[in-house]
Amino acid sequence: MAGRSRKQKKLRSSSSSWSSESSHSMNGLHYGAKLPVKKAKKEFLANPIKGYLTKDDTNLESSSMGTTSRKRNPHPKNAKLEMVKDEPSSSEYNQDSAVLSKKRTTWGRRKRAERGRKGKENGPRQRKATILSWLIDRDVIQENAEVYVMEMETRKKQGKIKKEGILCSCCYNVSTVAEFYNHAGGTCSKPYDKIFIAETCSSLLSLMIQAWDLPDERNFHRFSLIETKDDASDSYDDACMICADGGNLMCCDKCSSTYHHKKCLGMKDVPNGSWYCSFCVCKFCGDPAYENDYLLKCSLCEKKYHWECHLPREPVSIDINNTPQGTFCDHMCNEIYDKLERGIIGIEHELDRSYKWTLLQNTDDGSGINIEDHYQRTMCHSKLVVARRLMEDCFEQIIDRHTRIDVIKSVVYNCGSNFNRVNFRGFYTAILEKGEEIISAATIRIHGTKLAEMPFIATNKEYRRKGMCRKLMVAIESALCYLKVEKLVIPSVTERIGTWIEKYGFHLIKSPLPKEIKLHNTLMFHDSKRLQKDLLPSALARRYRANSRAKWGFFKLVDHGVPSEIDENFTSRLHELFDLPMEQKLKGGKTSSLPLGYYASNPEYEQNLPWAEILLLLQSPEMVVQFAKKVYGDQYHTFSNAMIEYMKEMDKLGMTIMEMLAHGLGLADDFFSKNFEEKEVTIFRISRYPPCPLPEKIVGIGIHSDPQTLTILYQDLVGGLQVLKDDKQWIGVRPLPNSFVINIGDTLEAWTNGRLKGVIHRAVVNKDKQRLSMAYFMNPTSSATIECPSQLIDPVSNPRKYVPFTWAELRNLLLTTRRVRGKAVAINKFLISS
Ligand SMILES: O=C(O)CCC(=O)C(=O)O
Ligand SMILES: [Fe+2]
Repeated sequence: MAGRSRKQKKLRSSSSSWSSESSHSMNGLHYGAKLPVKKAKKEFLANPIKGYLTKDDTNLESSSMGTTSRKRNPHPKNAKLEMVKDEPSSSEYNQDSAVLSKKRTTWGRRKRAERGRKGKENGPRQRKATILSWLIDRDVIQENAEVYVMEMETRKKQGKIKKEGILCSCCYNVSTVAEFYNHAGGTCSKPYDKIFIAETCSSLLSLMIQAWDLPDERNFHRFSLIETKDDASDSYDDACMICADGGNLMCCDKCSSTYHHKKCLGMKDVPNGSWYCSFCVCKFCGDPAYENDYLLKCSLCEKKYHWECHLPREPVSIDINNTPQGTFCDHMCNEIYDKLERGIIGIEHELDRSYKWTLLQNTDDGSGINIEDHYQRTMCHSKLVVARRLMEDCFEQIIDRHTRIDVIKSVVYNCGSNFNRVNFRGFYTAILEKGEEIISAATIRIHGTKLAEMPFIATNKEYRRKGMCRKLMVAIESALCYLKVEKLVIPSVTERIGTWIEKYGFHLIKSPLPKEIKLHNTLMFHDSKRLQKDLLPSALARRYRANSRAKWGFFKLVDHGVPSEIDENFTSRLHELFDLPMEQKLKGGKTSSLPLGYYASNPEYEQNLPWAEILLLLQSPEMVVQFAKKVYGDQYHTFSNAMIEYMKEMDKLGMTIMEMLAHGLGLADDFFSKNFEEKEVTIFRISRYPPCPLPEKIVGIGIHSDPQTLTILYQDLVGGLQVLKDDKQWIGVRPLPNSFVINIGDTLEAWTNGRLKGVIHRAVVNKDKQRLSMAYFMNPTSSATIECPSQLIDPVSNPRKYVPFTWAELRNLLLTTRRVRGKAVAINKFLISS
């Protein structure tokens, strides 16, 4: 590079070329060895750029292939920075998006791609994703090999190995390894160590270790060393670390990383002096390591730091009896690592209906989390192989164009590399299992508390469209919340973006890119878009504050985490209920002694006759079952199960919102939520408003505010809810699919001394359409004291307005007092001025 100006030295014009100019090697593969263009093209076509896809549930499946043009830049060395805009995109990966799509480039042969896709979609059934199936495929075990259980030094049950499990010789049932072992009276928790092949007397566990160690398997687990040969003319990466696209790239003065300085880093110009990327500088002071010092690397987020810069921030006490496992840049990374190591990695977490999920990591070369237990480590590695095979069955191969690294394998086995962009250290693989079969798998990496990424998620073909992907997503998201990770980012091809947004609550990341993305190494594909989801109440709270409607006393919640199937199922059950003959509905009708149940009009509000059928119940599974039995007799389960499931979700969501509001107000996260113990007094009101011949004369529900703390309101897409703005104007709250409207109630207004405002609202009816709404009212515990914390009081601008009162006191008053212009006067009794 000698002789080039400073600016030129920093810039690298990357082509989309698969025939590179420099030569590197990695695990025996050559990175950009000097190949004549023709030869390189031949080699390239022998490893065609393949699309990849997973056909997942909830519409996350492949559509037609896209094409991307790739042009070589004929004069890379002379390229000017200004050319960036006009440069055709070039992808570093031979693929297009991390998640859920299949595309190919014009370089490949379209027909071949088409065949490839069909092969995956309609071709042979997916391999059974079990450990036994893997061992059989690798010839480590023969299918039908005789096995026996060894317990207390005696041989117990015998059986035969099958891909699905073990065929018992006494009952001829095929069961999982664990079930077979239990069936034989086994008592320990390590069945794979207690079942032996009759012919060789080897335990299944020892064969799993053997298979993991087979040379061609072991090869995949290695660190990917990308060597720069002496005659290398250019040892820099050809794709931007942030967007994975090529073009004119600014090079780091220390490592091989390159960036679009304007588009991706938001820099106006290339700096004149030396410039170091975020992987080469201390995360605290921003300086690189100079001659006589070095940077430590955080074992969790892989950020580098000077020991001295870290010290004053994080006073550490060293326990000499307990040598720390890793070095951490801050206590949050340390905490995440500890939680992962102690309670998450390699541990099966039970979910409903015999599903379980586990987070796995390759711990082999000391890079992953340490799993001390030998059995657990072997299980973890074996399941990783099975998950890798499942991913390979769902996606086509992704070979990194420059380093020739197999991306899926390297991500699943968290292989490190000296080349930052293909350094996949820190990845985990989350799996969803039913019995011992892996159904879905996703790869995730946690970059400290700010960010986690999930580039791949795949579901076994046989289980698609059954909500499996969602099940795994829910488990991953709860684990990330437990680890206090704020955001999850994913790359997505354009066709899938809608699904991620509508069904999974993600939103598009717009430029300028958030700092966390610029600072961390997140796997990206050149023509994908990044989406993100806020996971924690704190992150939600920021969005809430940003929502200007909040000052009107309500907001719409989209990233709520309530699976859409749950409300879809429950609303269908409700329509079935309301469609029943009146006679049958009235079997569950409210009575004068029990004012809960079904009724057909609501005379509580103002003069206009409300136009609704209502079901009013409490958050009490017993009461729901009692009601359903009255209406449906023996066939009550379908209704009561759906309602109980929905109410549980509402309770969970309510707590999260309470935490989010407390956080947003600067209070302890549990300030409100700890006061909601008496779940069974929570009121749940469902209204179905029939089409109304005189919609301008009759309301569905009259003008009112909700007296409780807040209401989680589901409304279908018909629309009819209106809120009163500035005490004078009714504004319709437009329904959004898969969202809730959160109404602030009078009690929360008092609790926050008016910082949160209760909203006056009503529901109008429609001439042609019926409308369904469900209001879940968050009632505090009877004895909860409603007293605004002093942090929210300002003696001058916001003096205390209410004396402390209990929810029970207000509730009793509500029964006996009236409303004035929709507001319950009951709460005014606690106003200090009165
Ligand atoms: O139907 C609606 O949208 C409003 C229902 C409501 O406000 C309530 O039940 O309190
Ligand atoms: Fe209401």
